[in-house]
Amino acid sequence: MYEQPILQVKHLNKQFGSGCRHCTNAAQANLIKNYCPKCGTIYACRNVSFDVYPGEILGIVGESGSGKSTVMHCLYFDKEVTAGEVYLHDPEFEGLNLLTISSQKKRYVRNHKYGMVYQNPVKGLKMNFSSIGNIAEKLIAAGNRNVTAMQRIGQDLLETVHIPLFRMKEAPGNFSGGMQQRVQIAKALSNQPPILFLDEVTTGLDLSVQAAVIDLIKLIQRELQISMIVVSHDLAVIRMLADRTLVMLNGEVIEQGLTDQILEDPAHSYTQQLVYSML
Ligand SMILES: Nc1ncnc2c1ncn2[C@@H]1O[C@H](COP(=O)(O)OP(=O)(O)OP(=O)(O)O)[C@@H](O)[C@H]1O
Repeated sequence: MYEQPILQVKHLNKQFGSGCRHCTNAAQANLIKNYCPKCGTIYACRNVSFDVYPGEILGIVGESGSGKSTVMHCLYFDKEVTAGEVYLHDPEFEGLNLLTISSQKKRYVRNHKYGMVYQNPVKGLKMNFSSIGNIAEKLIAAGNRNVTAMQRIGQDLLETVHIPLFRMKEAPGNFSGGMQQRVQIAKALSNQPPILFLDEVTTGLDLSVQAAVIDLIKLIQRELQISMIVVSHDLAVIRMLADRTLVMLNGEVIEQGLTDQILEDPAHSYTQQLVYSML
């Protein structure tokens, strides 16, 4: 279906703690879930590898603590990795491991190549700026200076995410949870990034608002052909959105494949439980 991945993630590892003799052996057989009982080191993600193809939505599903957000935050440079490689197929970064580039270049990648929508809108938005001001902030960070152009881009984006323009000067702090997520999505899209990260964006919203946010994500993917990585503990959300899915447990990817295939024929016993609990 696709030629070349736009993003390649290889052997991503993130641990909290320095490890000990008990847990640093190759098999890590002494861990309890993702945790070393001797030294307390947490292996939040272990040897996680996957590709993301142009225009696809890749889902990452797993229970709380399985390491989904850690993967996403490492990719977005919010957390420093312990080890791993990430390659973006883009003329500016071809062949460079993004995890080892300078912090200035990382900032450039965040501002131009990636968009992020956090579970908690407080992390992604300035709650005391206006909604259009939030979008302008991201545009300015990417080097834009033309106020008229930024206003036009901001208004177009707010319309795309169905925020009425008469509310564009209002701070997102006044908005409902679903509206805040829409403003975050608009902000994340402002520099037309080829890759969008969405971390539990529907969690905590009521069902009808969840459905509207999911429809919006699907619309954006259809119209902009952007690649997305969507993290959720909820397989029903992943089923609605993702073309392919990774299943994580205790920091490891235990299964990956086409979402339909995983739902129809889950191989791992944990995935089977997830699928059956959805029925
Ligand atoms: N800053 C930190 N310090 C220590 N441990 C951490 C830190 N951040 C995450 N962890 C641990 O890493 C593991 C993975 O956490 P992570 O947040 O990635 O899981 P998750 O699957 O996204 O779960 P949730 O959906 O509940 O956030 C957990 O055991 C968590 O306690």
